[in-house]
Amino acid sequence: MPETTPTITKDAVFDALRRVKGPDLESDIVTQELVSDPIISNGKVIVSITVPAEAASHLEPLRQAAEKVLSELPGVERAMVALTAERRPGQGMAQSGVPQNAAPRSAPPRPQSAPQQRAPGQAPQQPQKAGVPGVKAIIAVASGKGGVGKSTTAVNLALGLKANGLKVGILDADIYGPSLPRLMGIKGRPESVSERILKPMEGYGLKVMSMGFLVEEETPMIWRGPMVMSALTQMLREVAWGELDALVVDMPPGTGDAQLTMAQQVPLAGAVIVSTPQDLALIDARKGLNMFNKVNVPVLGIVENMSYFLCPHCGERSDIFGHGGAEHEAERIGVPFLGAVPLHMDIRETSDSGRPIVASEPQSEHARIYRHIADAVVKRLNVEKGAGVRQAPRVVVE
Ligand SMILES: Nc1ncnc2c1ncn2[C@@H]1O[C@H](COP(=O)(O)OP(=O)(O)OP(=O)(O)O)[C@@H](O)[C@H]1O
Repeated sequence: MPETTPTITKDAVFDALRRVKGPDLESDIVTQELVSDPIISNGKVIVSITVPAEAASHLEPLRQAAEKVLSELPGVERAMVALTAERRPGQGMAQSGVPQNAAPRSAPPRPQSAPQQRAPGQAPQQPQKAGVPGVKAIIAVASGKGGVGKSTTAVNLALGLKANGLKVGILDADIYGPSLPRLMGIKGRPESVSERILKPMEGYGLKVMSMGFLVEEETPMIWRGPMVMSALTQMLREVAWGELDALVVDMPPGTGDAQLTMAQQVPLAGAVIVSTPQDLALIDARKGLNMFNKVNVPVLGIVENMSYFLCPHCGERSDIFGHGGAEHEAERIGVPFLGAVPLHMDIRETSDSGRPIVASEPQSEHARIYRHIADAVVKRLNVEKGAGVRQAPRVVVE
């Protein structure tokens, strides 16, 4: 092992991939402009390769070959290659009710993604990043680790955006452990509106989509990276979201490869990081920030959840976890602080019983806090994207 880790460059990645022949077996995948810009971070290299849909099911060896040449590069500890494919007309998740790769199969994965919108001669950079028609801004809600209240925050943020006058949808990207059906109290299966497009579910005025609506809870989820990506892009693009000012995406917890790939491939306008005040969670929140920085997604700010304890009986506030950690951290790293949500039984009970507090108790102090956070998110989005998102009318409930 060399003493200093060699730097991995984009050129080295492309050079290595020139050794892999494309699906036509004539020239290599780089010459054919099938390779996305690589994400290179801490010894990991992630790329996607665009392949024809009709050949996708046979191209697992190509994916493996690309991973092999990348993993042999000096300095690469882990290489991850995902196949993406243009879809043929008539292939879609509405046909089967589930994304095409939802069930584990013995056959190689058949990754699918959005149609490419590439001008002739243009390099295939981040191929899936075309926007979702009708959706003005996609906002990720992420956390560095599980259990910090990310999904509860995502749902109440979405409802806060709606309460502030926006048209809002929410997509559960936590494909391994979808929680939106429970948090939103929605059961049933989405209907199809056409051969390949599903109608989103609706709850509390939000359009909602989750893998939880499509796959039985007992179904084992032995997913592979490309399959997960495929399911996500299908939920993003093969759902009739209609006109939305904002689509909130509840990301899977953590900052691993899967999250990084998702952050890269979903056309995000910005990200909200949820953290608890404890030091450990904040270290994880920092990892979340770094992840979005790597893929050039603006971090709109940090929400401190379970920030302080409000006694349900006397209303007294106790800073049990040393409140203020996230705000201090946000200031230190130059990211806006969007607000602090207390640890409160009402938030837990409403969330766990499918009656999110912003909808079920709109006059409560907690609902007001979430609406303020939503307001701060919109302001930050407008700063980041110019006038891309309609400014919410101010709704102040005292
Ligand atoms: N501010 C809060 N006060 C009280 N309970 C809360 C608060 N926020 C979240 N919870 C509760 O904490 C638990 C975890 O919340 P949630 O499922 O939203 O977390 P998560 O970070 O999305 O978790 P996962 O890692 O499973 O995705 C739930 O029971 C939820 O009701």
